[in-house]
Amino acid sequence: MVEPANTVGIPLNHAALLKDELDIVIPTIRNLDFLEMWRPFLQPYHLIIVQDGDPSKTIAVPEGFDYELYNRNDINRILGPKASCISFKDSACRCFGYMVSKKKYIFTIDDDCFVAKDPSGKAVNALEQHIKNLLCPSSPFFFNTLYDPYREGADFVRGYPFSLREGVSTAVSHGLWLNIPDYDAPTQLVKPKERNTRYVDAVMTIPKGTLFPMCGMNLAFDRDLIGPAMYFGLMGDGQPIGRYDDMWAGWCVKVICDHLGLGVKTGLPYIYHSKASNPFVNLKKEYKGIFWQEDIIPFFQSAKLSKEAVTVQQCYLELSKLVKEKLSPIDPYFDKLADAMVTWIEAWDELNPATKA
Ligand SMILES: O=c1ccn([C@@H]2O[C@H](COP(=O)(O)OP(=O)(O)O[C@H]3OC[C@H](O)[C@H](O)[C@H]3O)[C@@H](O)[C@H]2O)c(=O)[nH]1
Ligand SMILES: [Mn+2]
Repeated sequence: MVEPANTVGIPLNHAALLKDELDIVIPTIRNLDFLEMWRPFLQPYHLIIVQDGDPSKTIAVPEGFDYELYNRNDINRILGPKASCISFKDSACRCFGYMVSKKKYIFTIDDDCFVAKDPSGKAVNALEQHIKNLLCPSSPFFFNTLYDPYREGADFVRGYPFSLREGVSTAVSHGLWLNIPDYDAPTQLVKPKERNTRYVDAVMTIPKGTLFPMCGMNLAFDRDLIGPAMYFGLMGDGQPIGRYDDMWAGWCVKVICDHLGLGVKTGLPYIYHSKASNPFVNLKKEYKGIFWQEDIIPFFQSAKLSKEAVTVQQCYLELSKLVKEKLSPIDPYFDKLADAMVTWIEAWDELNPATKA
């Protein structure tokens, strides 16, 4: 049986790393009491809360946290017609927080994710581990069998080319989950009682040319390196699928990271995911995605970006053209999604003029 950590009595982390260079983005439809458990680790940081659903509802934020909160009215006011690219009634709305942030780093976490315990029983400061992952290089061009070579007590193994040991900048740190794993609805239905109790003490770079299913539950990234590609695709209200927002972003991000020579890591840190969402509701949301992805994955595996695409925005706009050309025949949704990808970049550049290509 795995349990969340008890963080009562842990002193506030006054020496919080990157305190003024990192925003924490939380999509929510609930009160944010879960922050109480994270207080020692997260209170020094600025929160960007993206309130989904009914904007007239008041979201309670525990005392002492520094935050800005955006509801649907705010998103519409700030983006005007471009707000159409931000999902409604789906956690995909969180990407609005990435866009309005002015910081170099983002950590995004769901409001049903708590502090995990490592095998020694120690509370896991997930944000601290994400920061370590992001500040350390990645090794996407050759797999190190002793996992993260830059970690204390590890290194590159024999046979690892010295020419590759400098590594590349890390754009994404993808954390994992104890207790409720991020399973798709069919798996949830078949294994309703399965809990993840396995704490694997490893961080790995996902090799170049390999895609992965990115979960937005416990995720950090370098906004300057890859922010414009972190569009959580059109889901929720009025859309034919849900729960593929982070997956879509992850596939676009990985193709672009591979093209630009950036690294994506997965593994530590773990959070404790407390709530299984309803598998039947999830099945309805995921249904089309489950068979569309059999075409989507080969599309991303074969997607080629031009050598002229040297910024994330240029890569992303090339990807959106390929989506329109190659995926729209599957369903008109992809035509709409390709357009939304362009709108996202326009909105991003409008709110972040300095990053315009
Ligand atoms: O309409 C909504 C529903 C939820 N949220 C917020 O999104 C976070 C995730 O919601 P929840 O924990 O209820 O769903 P899960 O099934 O566990 O979410 C996983 O799968 C879907 C996504 O990929 C998500 O990232 C995964 O964690 C939570 O903070 C809700 O408050 C929302 O904003 N709008
Ligand atoms: Mn959840």
